[in-house]
Amino acid sequence: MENYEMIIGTTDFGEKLEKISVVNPFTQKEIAHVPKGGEQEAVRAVDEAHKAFPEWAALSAYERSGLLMKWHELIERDKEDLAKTMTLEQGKPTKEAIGEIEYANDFNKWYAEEGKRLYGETIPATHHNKRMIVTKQPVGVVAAITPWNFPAAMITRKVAPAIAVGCTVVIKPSSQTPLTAIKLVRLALEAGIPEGVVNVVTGDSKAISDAWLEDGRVKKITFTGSTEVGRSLMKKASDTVKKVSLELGGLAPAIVMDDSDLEKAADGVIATKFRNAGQTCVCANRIYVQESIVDEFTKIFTEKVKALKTGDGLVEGTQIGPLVDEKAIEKVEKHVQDALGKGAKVVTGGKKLEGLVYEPTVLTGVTEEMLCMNEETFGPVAPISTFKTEEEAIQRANDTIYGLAAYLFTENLSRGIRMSEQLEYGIVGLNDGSPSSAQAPFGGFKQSGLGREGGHQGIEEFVEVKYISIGL
Ligand SMILES: NC(=O)C1=CN([C@@H]2O[C@H](COP(=O)(O)OP(=O)(O)OC[C@H]3O[C@@H](n4cnc5c(N)ncnc54)[C@H](O)[C@@H]3O)[C@@H](O)[C@H]2O)C=CC1
Ligand SMILES: O=C(O)[C@H](O)CS(=O)(=O)O
Repeated sequence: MENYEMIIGTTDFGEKLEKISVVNPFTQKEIAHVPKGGEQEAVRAVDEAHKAFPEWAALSAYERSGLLMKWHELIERDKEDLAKTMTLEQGKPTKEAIGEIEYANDFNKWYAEEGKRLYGETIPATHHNKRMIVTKQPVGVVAAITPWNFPAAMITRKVAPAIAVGCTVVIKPSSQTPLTAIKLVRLALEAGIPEGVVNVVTGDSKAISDAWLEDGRVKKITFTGSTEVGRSLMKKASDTVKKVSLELGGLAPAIVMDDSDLEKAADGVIATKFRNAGQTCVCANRIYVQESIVDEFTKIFTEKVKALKTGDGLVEGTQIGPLVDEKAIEKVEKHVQDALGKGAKVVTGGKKLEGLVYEPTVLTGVTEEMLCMNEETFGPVAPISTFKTEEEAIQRANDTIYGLAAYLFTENLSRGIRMSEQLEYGIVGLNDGSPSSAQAPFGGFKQSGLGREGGHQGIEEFVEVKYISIGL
């Protein structure tokens, strides 16, 4: 079994520590183990990042860009191996894992360029004997805490902008999917990104994050994961007034209007609902279909759902792999049973298959008091609820504490723009089930997060703005 160590400064670290098992969700077999680090390793990583910061920040944006692009090249070189590792530890089909590695690498390429466009400004002074300039400087050491569902993209979506502007980073990946993160940072070192610029600590998430939150040298926490954990990190970060970026949970509505192209709408809802077996924060969790077309839409949609191939993510052609663990299966089953108990009907699916795979499921007759309409299901279950009017659809879609992504299908452009503007979400897919991309800002309204990742906005999260007033 391959041995993985943490990367703190130089190379492998932590071989003497207790180990954490990394398990293949489909076979439930141990595939590797990583050290169970804690406070001491967390502090050591900040020591290394703090030490590396001055020299890394002193490089030009062009020098850092060149190293980011070398990292990009090595990730591209090892794409197949990285994808296989991701499938083994997280379960997503290898074809989807390849897609995630490419998406993750897009952030490296995008921020290798954005770092060169971090413009300042001059401001006309009131008095002739003054000059006013505004510059941007890297915040310093950044702590990144990432989830299991996108083991590569959630790493580079934070690390790429941070190091492009001159920050250094300490990362705590999910203990369920640490291997991809370790492999990515090994490649960063191979690319010539200096030791200490990017570090990976594996282990006790609470002990590690508490150490980083209490450490005055850590200037920024960037977190992707559940809203519950995000809230607790934000509270603790206030003790040292740390900058915080949060990408949290979502409860995405997908609205299908009576003037939509039903084939296009069904394809779009499939794309958002069943990506990563429904385990993304932007998956459609609630599907609202206008009453007059619900039977026709459900027929078209269900045929497509039935055609989805389930199984081991390593097997060619698999489209729906296993959920990440037993707890995830239990939550999905709880949502399905709750809906059935309150009057919903199963049109297809509704069963747990081998290897933690849950059958792609379509429910109809869904109503607002069901759990699947109020909690993230984080699984391949599509609950269909009907509505009468545009106003009702907007009101129900917005009636949640979440505001990450929403989807709307209509062929009427004015209606599409009007409704997109009324949806209280940071991301709207208008006739598009796959909006996420490196060049666009990703983030939520309300309790789905703070700040944006991706796009030119994503780089601003890692800089301080400095105003220099010059007396002549
Ligand atoms: N908005 C977004 O971009 C995303 C949101 N999510 C949300 O996260 C959840 C699923 O991902 P999970 O990894 O299970 O979320 P999670 O919040 O349990 O874990 C996320 C990360 O935080 C760490 N963590 C867990 N408890 C912690 C604590 N008390 N203190 C410090 N760190 C802690 C975990 O080890 C992991 O590295 C879902 O709610 C999903 O919607 C997940 C991915 C992306
Ligand atoms: O973790 C997630 O769910 C991702 O943020 C979704 S995406 O950026 O890959 O669309």
